[in-house]
Amino acid sequence: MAELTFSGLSKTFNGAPALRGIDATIGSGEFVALLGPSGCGKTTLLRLTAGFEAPTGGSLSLGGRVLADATRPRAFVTPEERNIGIVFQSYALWPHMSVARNIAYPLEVRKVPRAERELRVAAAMAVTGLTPYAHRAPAELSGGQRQRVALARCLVADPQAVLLDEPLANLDLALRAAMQEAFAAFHRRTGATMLYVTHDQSEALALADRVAVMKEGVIRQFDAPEVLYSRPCDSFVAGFVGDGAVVCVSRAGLFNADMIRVEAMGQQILARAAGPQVSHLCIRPEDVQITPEGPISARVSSCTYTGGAFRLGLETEGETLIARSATRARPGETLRLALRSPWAFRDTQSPAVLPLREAQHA
Ligand SMILES: Nc1ncnc2c1ncn2[C@@H]1O[C@H](COP(=O)(O)OP(=O)(O)OP(=O)(O)O)[C@@H](O)[C@H]1O
Repeated sequence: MAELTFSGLSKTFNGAPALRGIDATIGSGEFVALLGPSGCGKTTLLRLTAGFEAPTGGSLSLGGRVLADATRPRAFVTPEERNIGIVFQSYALWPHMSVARNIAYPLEVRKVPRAERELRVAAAMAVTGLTPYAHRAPAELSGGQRQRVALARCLVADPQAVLLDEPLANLDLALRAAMQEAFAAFHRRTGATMLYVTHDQSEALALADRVAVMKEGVIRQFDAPEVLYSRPCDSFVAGFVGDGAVVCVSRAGLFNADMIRVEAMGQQILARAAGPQVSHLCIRPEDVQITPEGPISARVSSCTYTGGAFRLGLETEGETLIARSATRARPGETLRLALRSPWAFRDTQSPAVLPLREAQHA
Protein backbone atom coordinates (compact mmCIF):
# COMPACT_ATOMS: atom_id res chain seq x y z
CA MET A 1 0.00 0.00 0.00
CA ALA A 2 1.18 3.51 -0.67
CA GLU A 3 0.64 7.19 0.00
CA LEU A 4 -1.41 9.12 -2.56
CA THR A 5 -0.51 12.78 -3.05
CA PHE A 6 -2.28 15.56 -4.98
CA SER A 7 -0.27 18.76 -5.59
CA GLY A 8 -2.10 21.76 -7.04
CA LEU A 9 -4.21 19.32 -9.04
CA SER A 10 -6.60 21.06 -11.47
CA LYS A 11 -8.91 19.96 -14.24
CA THR A 12 -10.77 22.18 -16.69
CA PHE A 13 -13.41 20.93 -19.15
CA ASN A 14 -13.93 23.30 -22.12
CA GLY A 15 -12.78 26.28 -20.05
CA ALA A 16 -14.95 25.37 -17.04
CA PRO A 17 -12.91 24.36 -13.95
CA ALA A 18 -14.00 21.10 -12.33
CA LEU A 19 -11.03 20.94 -9.89
CA ARG A 20 -9.17 24.05 -8.70
CA GLY A 21 -5.78 23.24 -7.21
CA ILE A 22 -6.32 20.24 -4.94
CA ASP A 23 -3.53 19.79 -2.36
CA ALA A 24 -3.92 16.71 -0.19
CA THR A 25 -2.09 13.61 0.99
CA ILE A 26 -3.86 10.33 1.71
CA GLY A 27 -1.70 8.26 4.02
CA SER A 28 -0.67 4.70 3.25
CA GLY A 29 -3.53 2.44 4.42
CA GLU A 30 -5.83 5.37 5.12
CA PHE A 31 -9.56 5.25 4.25
CA VAL A 32 -10.61 8.64 2.89
CA ALA A 33 -14.09 9.64 1.74
CA LEU A 34 -14.72 12.44 -0.78
CA LEU A 35 -17.99 14.08 0.18
CA GLY A 36 -19.81 16.96 -1.47
CA PRO A 37 -22.83 18.05 -3.46
CA SER A 38 -23.44 16.99 -7.05
CA GLY A 39 -20.96 18.54 -9.47
CA CYS A 40 -18.31 19.49 -6.85
CA GLY A 41 -15.62 17.41 -8.59
CA LYS A 42 -15.52 14.12 -6.63
CA THR A 43 -15.71 11.84 -9.66
CA THR A 44 -13.24 14.01 -11.59
CA LEU A 45 -10.68 13.62 -8.77
CA LEU A 46 -11.23 9.85 -8.81
CA ARG A 47 -10.93 9.67 -12.61
CA LEU A 48 -7.67 11.66 -12.55
CA THR A 49 -6.34 9.26 -9.90
CA ALA A 50 -7.36 6.23 -11.98
CA GLY A 51 -5.77 7.73 -15.09
CA PHE A 52 -8.97 8.05 -17.14
CA GLU A 53 -8.30 11.80 -17.42
CA ALA A 54 -5.11 13.90 -17.47
CA PRO A 55 -4.80 16.98 -15.24
CA THR A 56 -4.70 20.48 -16.75
CA GLY A 57 -2.64 21.71 -13.77
CA GLY A 58 -0.55 20.21 -10.96
CA SER A 59 0.46 16.61 -10.38
CA LEU A 60 -0.40 13.41 -8.52
CA SER A 61 1.75 10.60 -7.23
CA LEU A 62 1.34 7.21 -5.57
CA GLY A 63 4.01 5.75 -3.31
CA GLY A 64 6.43 8.46 -4.47
CA ARG A 65 5.94 7.60 -8.17
CA VAL A 66 4.57 10.46 -10.31
CA LEU A 67 1.46 9.23 -12.16
CA ALA A 68 0.58 12.51 -13.90
CA ASP A 69 2.10 15.96 -14.10
CA ALA A 70 0.51 18.70 -16.22
CA THR A 71 3.93 20.25 -16.91
CA ARG A 72 5.31 16.89 -18.16
CA PRO A 73 2.65 15.14 -20.29
CA ARG A 74 5.14 12.36 -21.09
CA ALA A 75 5.26 11.39 -17.40
CA PHE A 76 1.60 10.25 -17.67
CA VAL A 77 1.14 6.66 -16.44
CA THR A 78 -1.76 4.81 -18.13
CA PRO A 79 -4.56 3.24 -16.02
CA GLU A 80 -3.25 -0.32 -16.62
CA GLU A 81 0.20 0.65 -15.35
CA ARG A 82 -1.00 2.38 -12.18
CA ASN A 83 -1.68 -0.63 -9.96
CA ILE A 84 -4.89 0.94 -8.69
CA GLY A 85 -8.10 -1.05 -8.16
CA ILE A 86 -11.48 0.48 -8.98
CA VAL A 87 -14.96 -0.50 -7.79
CA PHE A 88 -17.82 1.13 -9.65
CA GLN A 89 -21.46 1.63 -8.74
CA SER A 90 -22.46 -0.68 -11.60
CA TYR A 91 -20.55 -3.81 -10.64
CA ALA A 92 -19.18 -4.41 -14.18
CA LEU A 93 -19.04 -8.22 -13.82
CA TRP A 94 -18.87 -10.71 -16.69
CA PRO A 95 -22.35 -12.31 -16.77
CA HIS A 96 -21.20 -15.59 -18.35
CA MET A 97 -18.44 -16.25 -15.82
CA SER A 98 -18.81 -17.75 -12.33
CA VAL A 99 -17.96 -15.72 -9.24
CA ALA A 100 -14.55 -17.43 -8.94
CA ARG A 101 -13.77 -16.88 -12.63
CA ASN A 102 -14.79 -13.20 -12.46
CA ILE A 103 -12.44 -12.72 -9.52
CA ALA A 104 -9.64 -14.65 -11.26
CA TYR A 105 -9.96 -12.64 -14.46
CA PRO A 106 -7.40 -9.87 -13.72
CA LEU A 107 -4.86 -12.61 -12.87
CA GLU A 108 -5.62 -14.52 -16.09
CA VAL A 109 -5.00 -11.34 -18.07
CA ARG A 110 -1.65 -10.98 -16.30
CA LYS A 111 -0.86 -14.65 -17.00
CA VAL A 112 -0.37 -15.51 -13.32
CA PRO A 113 0.25 -19.30 -13.03
CA ARG A 114 -2.84 -21.36 -12.22
CA ALA A 115 -1.78 -22.61 -8.76
CA GLU A 116 -0.99 -19.08 -7.53
CA ARG A 117 -4.19 -17.78 -9.14
CA GLU A 118 -6.31 -20.31 -7.25
CA LEU A 119 -4.67 -19.43 -3.94
CA ARG A 120 -5.19 -15.69 -4.44
CA VAL A 121 -8.82 -16.11 -5.57
CA ALA A 122 -9.58 -18.31 -2.55
CA ALA A 123 -8.05 -15.69 -0.23
CA ALA A 124 -10.01 -12.84 -1.87
CA MET A 125 -13.26 -14.82 -1.61
CA ALA A 126 -12.59 -15.58 2.05
CA VAL A 127 -12.01 -11.87 2.89
CA THR A 128 -15.25 -10.85 1.18
CA GLY A 129 -17.34 -13.80 2.47
CA LEU A 130 -17.94 -15.21 -1.02
CA THR A 131 -16.52 -18.73 -0.62
CA PRO A 132 -19.99 -20.40 -0.61
CA TYR A 133 -20.91 -18.65 -3.88
CA ALA A 134 -17.78 -19.48 -5.89
CA HIS A 135 -19.64 -21.40 -8.61
CA ARG A 136 -22.67 -19.15 -9.00
CA ALA A 137 -23.22 -16.76 -11.92
CA PRO A 138 -23.58 -13.01 -11.13
CA ALA A 139 -27.30 -13.21 -12.05
CA GLU A 140 -27.78 -15.65 -9.15
CA LEU A 141 -26.47 -13.17 -6.57
CA SER A 142 -28.00 -10.27 -4.62
CA GLY A 143 -26.82 -6.69 -5.26
CA GLY A 144 -24.63 -6.73 -2.15
CA GLN A 145 -23.05 -10.05 -3.13
CA ARG A 146 -22.31 -8.73 -6.64
CA GLN A 147 -20.67 -5.67 -5.13
CA ARG A 148 -18.52 -7.98 -2.99
CA VAL A 149 -17.44 -9.84 -6.16
CA ALA A 150 -16.37 -6.50 -7.64
CA LEU A 151 -14.44 -5.77 -4.43
CA ALA A 152 -12.79 -9.23 -4.43
CA ARG A 153 -11.82 -8.86 -8.11
CA CYS A 154 -10.17 -5.55 -7.29
CA LEU A 155 -8.41 -6.99 -4.23
CA VAL A 156 -7.03 -10.07 -5.99
CA ALA A 157 -4.77 -7.91 -8.16
CA ASP A 158 -3.09 -6.61 -4.96
CA PRO A 159 -3.44 -2.91 -5.86
CA GLN A 160 -1.52 -0.13 -4.11
CA ALA A 161 -4.75 1.86 -3.76
CA VAL A 162 -8.46 1.18 -4.19
CA LEU A 163 -10.89 3.73 -5.62
CA LEU A 164 -14.60 3.31 -4.96
CA ASP A 165 -17.14 5.41 -6.88
CA GLU A 166 -20.45 5.43 -4.97
CA PRO A 167 -20.28 1.64 -4.66
CA LEU A 168 -23.45 1.38 -2.55
CA ALA A 169 -25.67 3.80 -4.47
CA ASN A 170 -27.70 1.01 -6.12
CA LEU A 171 -28.45 -0.90 -2.92
CA ASP A 172 -31.41 -0.58 -0.58
CA LEU A 173 -30.97 0.88 2.92
CA ALA A 174 -30.63 -2.39 4.87
CA LEU A 175 -28.10 -3.76 2.41
CA ARG A 176 -26.14 -0.50 2.44
CA ALA A 177 -25.69 -0.82 6.21
CA ALA A 178 -24.51 -4.43 5.86
CA MET A 179 -22.15 -3.49 3.01
CA GLN A 180 -20.72 -0.58 5.00
CA GLU A 181 -19.66 -3.16 7.57
CA ALA A 182 -18.24 -5.35 4.81
CA PHE A 183 -16.16 -2.40 3.49
CA ALA A 184 -14.93 -1.53 6.98
CA ALA A 185 -13.93 -5.18 7.58
CA PHE A 186 -12.27 -5.34 4.13
CA HIS A 187 -10.26 -2.24 5.01
CA ARG A 188 -9.22 -3.60 8.44
CA ARG A 189 -8.08 -6.89 6.93
CA THR A 190 -6.25 -5.55 3.88
CA GLY A 191 -4.95 -2.19 5.14
CA ALA A 192 -5.59 -0.84 1.63
CA THR A 193 -5.28 2.88 0.86
CA MET A 194 -8.86 3.70 -0.06
CA LEU A 195 -10.51 6.69 -1.71
CA TYR A 196 -14.27 6.47 -1.51
CA VAL A 197 -16.63 8.84 -3.37
CA THR A 198 -20.07 9.40 -1.92
CA HIS A 199 -22.65 12.12 -1.50
CA ASP A 200 -24.15 10.28 1.46
CA GLN A 201 -22.68 11.95 4.54
CA SER A 202 -23.69 9.21 6.99
CA GLU A 203 -21.75 6.73 4.85
CA ALA A 204 -18.69 9.01 4.73
CA LEU A 205 -18.75 9.70 8.48
CA ALA A 206 -19.30 6.03 9.34
CA LEU A 207 -16.58 4.56 7.14
CA ALA A 208 -13.71 6.97 6.68
CA ASP A 209 -10.63 7.75 8.80
CA ARG A 210 -10.81 11.24 7.27
CA VAL A 211 -13.34 12.98 5.05
CA ALA A 212 -12.53 15.61 2.40
CA VAL A 213 -15.56 17.89 2.04
CA MET A 214 -15.57 19.42 -1.45
CA LYS A 215 -17.41 22.33 -3.03
CA GLU A 216 -16.95 23.77 -6.52
CA GLY A 217 -13.69 21.97 -7.21
CA VAL A 218 -12.03 22.84 -3.89
CA ILE A 219 -11.51 20.84 -0.67
CA ARG A 220 -13.12 23.03 2.02
CA GLN A 221 -12.11 20.84 4.98
CA PHE A 222 -10.18 17.57 5.28
CA ASP A 223 -10.48 16.09 8.77
CA ALA A 224 -11.60 13.13 10.88
CA PRO A 225 -15.41 12.73 10.94
CA GLU A 226 -15.68 13.83 14.58
CA VAL A 227 -13.65 16.99 13.88
CA LEU A 228 -15.80 17.88 10.85
CA TYR A 229 -18.88 17.49 13.01
CA SER A 230 -17.70 19.33 16.13
CA ARG A 231 -15.34 21.95 14.59
CA PRO A 232 -16.49 22.79 11.03
CA CYS A 233 -14.28 25.43 9.39
CA ASP A 234 -16.97 27.38 7.52
CA SER A 235 -20.73 27.76 7.01
CA PHE A 236 -20.78 25.36 4.08
CA VAL A 237 -19.21 22.48 6.04
CA ALA A 238 -21.27 23.31 9.16
CA GLY A 239 -24.49 23.14 7.14
CA PHE A 240 -23.52 20.21 4.92
CA VAL A 241 -22.19 17.82 7.58
CA GLY A 242 -24.50 16.79 10.42
CA ASP A 243 -27.76 18.21 11.68
CA GLY A 244 -28.16 21.64 13.22
CA ALA A 245 -28.17 25.36 12.52
CA VAL A 246 -25.69 28.05 11.49
CA VAL A 247 -26.40 31.48 12.96
CA CYS A 248 -24.66 34.86 12.71
CA VAL A 249 -22.67 36.30 15.60
CA SER A 250 -22.82 40.08 16.17
CA ARG A 251 -19.96 40.50 18.70
CA ALA A 252 -17.34 38.26 20.28
CA GLY A 253 -14.61 38.37 22.93
CA LEU A 254 -12.28 36.01 24.78
CA PHE A 255 -13.66 34.35 27.90
CA ASN A 256 -10.89 31.91 28.88
CA ALA A 257 -8.31 29.77 27.10
CA ASP A 258 -10.90 27.43 25.53
CA MET A 259 -14.05 29.51 25.35
CA ILE A 260 -15.21 32.80 23.93
CA ARG A 261 -18.31 34.80 24.74
CA VAL A 262 -20.43 35.80 21.73
CA GLU A 263 -23.54 37.82 21.15
CA ALA A 264 -26.05 35.95 18.96
CA MET A 265 -29.85 35.72 18.79
CA GLY A 266 -29.99 38.66 21.24
CA GLN A 267 -28.12 36.67 23.93
CA GLN A 268 -24.61 36.35 25.30
CA ILE A 269 -23.52 32.74 24.79
CA LEU A 270 -20.35 30.89 25.78
CA ALA A 271 -18.94 29.05 22.78
CA ARG A 272 -16.00 26.83 21.89
CA ALA A 273 -13.70 28.44 19.32
CA ALA A 274 -10.19 28.34 17.91
CA GLY A 275 -9.83 32.08 18.69
CA PRO A 276 -11.84 35.29 19.11
CA GLN A 277 -12.00 36.04 15.35
CA VAL A 278 -15.42 34.54 14.57
CA SER A 279 -18.51 35.32 12.52
CA HIS A 280 -20.94 32.38 13.02
CA LEU A 281 -22.10 29.71 15.45
CA CYS A 282 -22.75 26.09 14.52
CA ILE A 283 -25.46 24.84 16.90
CA ARG A 284 -25.88 21.05 16.92
CA PRO A 285 -28.96 19.38 18.49
CA GLU A 286 -26.90 18.26 21.49
CA ASP A 287 -25.93 21.92 22.15
CA VAL A 288 -29.60 22.83 22.70
CA GLN A 289 -30.96 22.19 26.21
CA ILE A 290 -34.69 22.43 26.80
CA THR A 291 -35.01 23.80 30.33
CA PRO A 292 -37.58 26.06 32.07
CA GLU A 293 -34.73 28.37 33.26
CA GLY A 294 -33.34 28.80 29.72
CA PRO A 295 -32.85 32.41 28.57
CA ILE A 296 -34.10 31.80 25.01
CA SER A 297 -37.77 31.47 24.09
CA ALA A 298 -38.62 29.27 21.08
CA ARG A 299 -41.74 28.11 19.32
CA VAL A 300 -41.98 24.46 18.27
CA SER A 301 -42.44 24.32 14.48
CA SER A 302 -42.10 20.54 13.99
CA CYS A 303 -41.78 17.35 16.00
CA THR A 304 -40.70 14.06 14.41
CA TYR A 305 -40.04 10.75 16.15
CA THR A 306 -36.60 9.47 15.13
CA GLY A 307 -36.44 6.31 17.24
CA GLY A 308 -35.50 6.77 20.92
CA ALA A 309 -36.05 10.56 20.77
CA PHE A 310 -38.00 13.33 19.07
CA ARG A 311 -36.38 15.78 16.66
CA LEU A 312 -37.76 19.27 17.25
CA GLY A 313 -37.65 22.24 14.86
CA LEU A 314 -37.58 25.41 17.03
CA GLU A 315 -38.13 28.99 15.79
CA THR A 316 -36.37 31.73 17.71
CA GLU A 317 -35.29 35.30 16.84
CA GLY A 318 -35.55 34.55 13.12
CA GLU A 319 -33.40 31.39 13.42
CA THR A 320 -34.43 27.71 13.20
CA LEU A 321 -32.67 25.50 15.74
CA ILE A 322 -32.85 21.72 15.91
CA ALA A 323 -33.11 19.96 19.27
CA ARG A 324 -33.57 16.41 20.54
CA SER A 325 -36.16 15.72 23.20
CA ALA A 326 -37.05 12.59 25.13
CA THR A 327 -40.69 13.73 25.18
CA ARG A 328 -43.06 14.77 22.40
CA ALA A 329 -43.75 18.53 21.92
CA ARG A 330 -46.79 20.12 20.27
CA PRO A 331 -46.20 22.35 17.21
CA GLY A 332 -47.03 25.92 18.30
CA GLU A 333 -45.98 25.26 21.90
CA THR A 334 -43.40 27.66 23.46
CA LEU A 335 -40.29 26.20 25.15
CA ARG A 336 -37.31 27.76 26.97
CA LEU A 337 -33.82 26.91 25.77
CA ALA A 338 -30.22 27.22 26.92
CA LEU A 339 -27.24 26.72 24.60
CA ARG A 340 -24.36 24.60 25.82
CA SER A 341 -20.97 25.32 24.20
CA PRO A 342 -21.82 25.56 20.49
CA TRP A 343 -18.87 25.93 18.09
CA ALA A 344 -17.97 29.43 16.85
CA PHE A 345 -15.95 29.88 13.65
CA ARG A 346 -14.99 32.52 11.12
CA ASP A 347 -16.62 31.91 7.78
CA THR A 348 -14.38 32.31 4.73
CA GLN A 349 -16.88 34.73 3.17
CA SER A 350 -17.45 36.88 6.27
CA PRO A 351 -15.34 39.39 8.22
CA ALA A 352 -14.79 38.66 11.92
CA VAL A 353 -17.29 40.51 14.09
CA LEU A 354 -16.60 43.47 16.42
CA PRO A 355 -15.07 42.73 19.82
CA LEU A 356 -17.29 42.29 22.84
CA ARG A 357 -15.16 44.39 25.21
CA GLU A 358 -16.69 43.52 28.55
CA ALA A 359 -16.28 39.80 27.79
CA GLN A 360 -12.51 40.17 27.76
CA HIS A 361 -12.54 40.98 31.46
CA ALA A 362 -15.20 38.49 32.52
N1 LIG B 1 -16.22 14.87 -19.40
C1 LIG B 1 -16.69 16.05 -19.00
N2 LIG B 1 -16.89 17.07 -19.86
C2 LIG B 1 -17.33 18.27 -19.46
N3 LIG B 1 -17.61 18.57 -18.16
C3 LIG B 1 -17.43 17.62 -17.25
C4 LIG B 1 -16.96 16.30 -17.61
N4 LIG B 1 -16.86 15.56 -16.47
C5 LIG B 1 -17.28 16.37 -15.46
N5 LIG B 1 -17.60 17.60 -15.93
C6 LIG B 1 -18.05 18.75 -15.09
O1 LIG B 1 -17.14 18.89 -14.03
C7 LIG B 1 -17.82 19.23 -12.81
C8 LIG B 1 -17.50 18.19 -11.74
O2 LIG B 1 -18.12 16.95 -12.13
P1 LIG B 1 -17.97 15.60 -11.28
O3 LIG B 1 -18.60 14.51 -12.06
O4 LIG B 1 -16.55 15.43 -10.88
O5 LIG B 1 -18.84 15.95 -10.00
P2 LIG B 1 -19.31 14.99 -8.79
O6 LIG B 1 -18.98 15.72 -7.55
O7 LIG B 1 -18.75 13.63 -8.96
O8 LIG B 1 -20.89 14.98 -8.99
P3 LIG B 1 -21.98 13.78 -8.75
O9 LIG B 1 -22.09 13.66 -7.25
O10 LIG B 1 -23.21 14.36 -9.38
O11 LIG B 1 -21.47 12.56 -9.43
C9 LIG B 1 -19.29 19.31 -13.17
O12 LIG B 1 -19.63 20.66 -13.40
C10 LIG B 1 -19.39 18.50 -14.45
O13 LIG B 1 -20.46 18.97 -15.26
